[in-house]
Amino acid sequence: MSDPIIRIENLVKDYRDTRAVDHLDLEIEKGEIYGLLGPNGAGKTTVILTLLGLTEPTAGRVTVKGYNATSEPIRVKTVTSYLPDEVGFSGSSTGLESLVYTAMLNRVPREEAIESAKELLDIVGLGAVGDQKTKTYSKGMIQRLGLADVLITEPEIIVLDEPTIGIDPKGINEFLDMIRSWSKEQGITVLLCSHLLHQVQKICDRVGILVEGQLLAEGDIHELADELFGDREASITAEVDPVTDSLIRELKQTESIRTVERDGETIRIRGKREAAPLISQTIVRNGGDLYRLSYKEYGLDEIYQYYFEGGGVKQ
Ligand SMILES: Nc1ncnc2c1ncn2[C@@H]1O[C@H](COP(=O)(O)OP(=O)(O)OP(=O)(O)O)[C@@H](O)[C@H]1O
Repeated sequence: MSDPIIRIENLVKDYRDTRAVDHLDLEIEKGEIYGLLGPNGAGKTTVILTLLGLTEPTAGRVTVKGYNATSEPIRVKTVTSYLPDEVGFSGSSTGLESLVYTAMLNRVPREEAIESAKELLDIVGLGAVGDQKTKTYSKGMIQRLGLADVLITEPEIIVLDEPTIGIDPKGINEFLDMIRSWSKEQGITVLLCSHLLHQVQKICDRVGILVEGQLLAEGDIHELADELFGDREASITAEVDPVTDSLIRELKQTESIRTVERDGETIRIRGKREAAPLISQTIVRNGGDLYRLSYKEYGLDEIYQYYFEGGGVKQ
């Protein structure tokens, strides 16, 4: 595997008596979309600020494409673009003017800047309103313009802090799809920080769960679910016609099954994960037609509940 494009090593950040980041190790590969997921106050913004060289670590080290974020922040800035949770544009400029301004600040000649700005406005769905002043834009439109503003500098890495706050649900999906397809087409690395797990799940290749400055778990959603719930019982529901006494009896006698409940043509079963194929075989052997077999997989909702809603820190 190549060197990670973002490497956070043993990062500690204290604000007076608050430890915002607590011995954090994190690596992100080039082209990866990494979701840093954590409740308010978990330390996500502090990680971002350190990565951008905007705050100094108390201990540890962050490198971005090999540049030390603390001693070489300008170099980090040449490869990274940041979309904060509150994007600000001069309300008296149009969307197009705002993008051209950013591009020219990055030494892009005016004509080229106008061309790229128009292209990006189309991509983020603002092509028709590029000549309107940004003070007429909705929050969702401002966020889209923010994304275009981030992309116009042609960064290798984009860092997004709660990027969907204030966007309506339909707009959120479009916005996230846009980030994902842009990242995958252009090979751009994305670090997305959020407390909204469904959004993180939607676009991220890998997720890290940050609570009280510590990374409690990391992986893709299936790995996280496995790590947390792999040895738990599965919940399986079968819809069968007919449900006979002999079928119920046989299911109850199956070793990997703990409980069997009958409710009309529905059978609810709790047991080990590997019980599912045995259940369908047993139903067919007993002359039943199997209309539906559903298997409850543990996913992000359970992960979220486990960590953020009372499950607490995993030991
Ligand atoms: N400048 C600061 N001075 C003192 N304490 C701070 C400062 N910035 C952050 N903190 C504290 O550090 C901890 C982590 O904050 P941080 O903003 O990094 O978390 P976060 O996960 O981004 O949360 P949020 O989503 O609410 O912004 C919190 O307890 C916060 O109160």
